[in-house]
Order: sequence, then C-alpha cells, then structure tokens
Amino acid sequence: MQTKIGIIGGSGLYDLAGLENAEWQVVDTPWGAPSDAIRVGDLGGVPMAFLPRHGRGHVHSPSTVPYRANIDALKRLGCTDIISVSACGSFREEMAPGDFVIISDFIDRTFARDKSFFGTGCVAHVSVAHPVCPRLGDVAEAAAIQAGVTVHRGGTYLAMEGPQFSSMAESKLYRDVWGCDVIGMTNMPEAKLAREAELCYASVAMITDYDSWHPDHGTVDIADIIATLGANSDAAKAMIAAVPALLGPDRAPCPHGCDRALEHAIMTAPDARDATLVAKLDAVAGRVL
Ligand SMILES: CSC[C@H]1O[C@H](OP(=O)(O)O)[C@H](O)[C@@H]1O
Ligand SMILES: Nc1ncnc2[nH]cnc12
Repeated sequence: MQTKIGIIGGSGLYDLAGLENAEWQVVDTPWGAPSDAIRVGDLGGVPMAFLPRHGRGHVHSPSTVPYRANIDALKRLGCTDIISVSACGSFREEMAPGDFVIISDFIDRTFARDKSFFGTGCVAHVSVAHPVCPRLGDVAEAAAIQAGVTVHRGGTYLAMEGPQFSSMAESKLYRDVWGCDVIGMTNMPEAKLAREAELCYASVAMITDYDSWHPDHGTVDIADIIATLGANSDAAKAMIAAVPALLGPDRAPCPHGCDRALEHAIMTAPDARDATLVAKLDAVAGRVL
C-alpha cells in the first residue's frame, strides 16, 4: 500500500509551501463540506494532502469545525496517516512556548460536537484506550528534531469546548488534579474520528502560552498567542517537510492496529442496518461493511 500523508493545520497554519504539483482540491463528503478545499501534491515522492482546520482566513470556530467531513475527506482522498498540528497552552514549566509536544493521550471535555460517524442503524464501538499511533508519533518526533525544534515525547491534551479560554480554577484543576500537560480546543473529536476511519493519527502540540496557571506569566492572552504563532508555524512547516522521507512511500500494516480498528467494532446486525447510514460510511468503513 502507498503512504499518503494527511496534515491538518491548526491556528496559524493555513497553507503548505513546497508541495510539487500542488493544487487545491474541493472534496465533497456525505457529512457536508470540509473546512476548506484540500491542498494536494507530492513531497519527496510521497503524496500529501493538507487541510487547514479552521479554513483559510480562520473561518470555523473550534465548535463548528466540520470534524467528520474533514476526516472523511482525507480518508476519501486515500490518506493512510494524519499528522495534526495544533496551537496549545502548556501546563508544564518545561513545555515552553515554541516547544512541540507529541501527544500521547487525551481527556475529552468537549460537548457540542458530533463525535462519531456511527449511530442509529449502524452502531460501532472502537477502542481509544491508546488514541494516537506510536509509529506515526515516532516519525513526528524525529521530524521535529530534524527541524531543530525542542520536542517533548508524550503528554496528555485536555480538549475543551471553548471558544473562551479556561478560568483560573479550571486551569489549575486540569494541571494540578487531572495531571494534564497541554490544553487545546480541537483534537477531540478529531482523534476519535480518525480511529473510526482506521487512520493512523498523531498530534503535535505547538506551545503558544502557559494558559492561566503560571504565577509569572499572567493569564492567557490572544495577543501573546498570535505573537508566538508565526514562529511556531515556520517550525511546523520545517517539521512537515521532514516527514515523507521518514515515513517512506510504502506503507506496511500499522503495527498498532490503527488501520484495523473497525475489525470487530460494528454491533448492528447486517439485516438491521440502515441503508442510508451505511451508504454514508462508504469511505470511512467500506472495508468492513
Ligand atoms: C488561537 S488560540 C485558540 C485556538 O487555537 C487552537 O486551535 P488549533 O487547535 O486548531 O491549533 C485552539 O484549539 C483554539 O481553537
Ligand atoms: N491556553 C489555551 N487554551 C485553549 N486552547 C489554546 N490554544 C492555544 N492556547 C490555548
């Protein structure tokens, strides 16, 4: 199987320079329109597909990002792997603005989003005990090192609904009681949907601020975040440029089973399935339906 790398760019990352034969491709999905057209092209002989999560011009809020359409569209284009790049606040002194964190786990506190491709008429339960792909995380870490970024391997990402930032009490709860390392508003349900779509998913948190817990840094401020985003997105582009050579053009089955997540997940009996929903699942779950 051929590798095709999907990149979801977060705040500050709206395009990917350096792709060969690049074009913006409009992709329609049964879940509606993705956040934007998708920039497709090749990098080092490996096909790539780049999707700005909030759309060019930052149109979608964290709650209105069309997460299902985004994941479906990348799957429909033939992506095997997704690297998500996101601006995040830090709960750890040593995870400083400008650093990258390869996320290892999530706590999902979002509540106003569609979180599954499945539902009435086709029920499925996938495991997200290990919500990211370690193989792809290895590649993202190595790429960040090659790009000269200070990178931390492992960290728990608190996904909040937003769009407002956390209160001081929430910030301290997530850090001191729940042991979270970073905070953002978008990686859930994105990671859960990537698992349902049997895609390897890795998340790279680009630290922009210390949220509101740090006694020496005041409370989170969007002006400070924007000031950090430019340098972070240049570093992210350098990291992404290193990914194709590290992942390679030929894709062996995922040793962690990401590409087989639906193997035993569908509960609804074949004769009880809703034909309309099954048709919508053609790209995401066609392999097992
Ligand atoms: C620009 S600050 C808040 C905004 O930035 C993050 O976006 P993304 O995860 O797409 O990089 C955060 O989740 C909020 O959406
Ligand atoms: N402190 C923070 N909280 C939530 N999302 C963020 N994105 C960047 N910084 C953030």
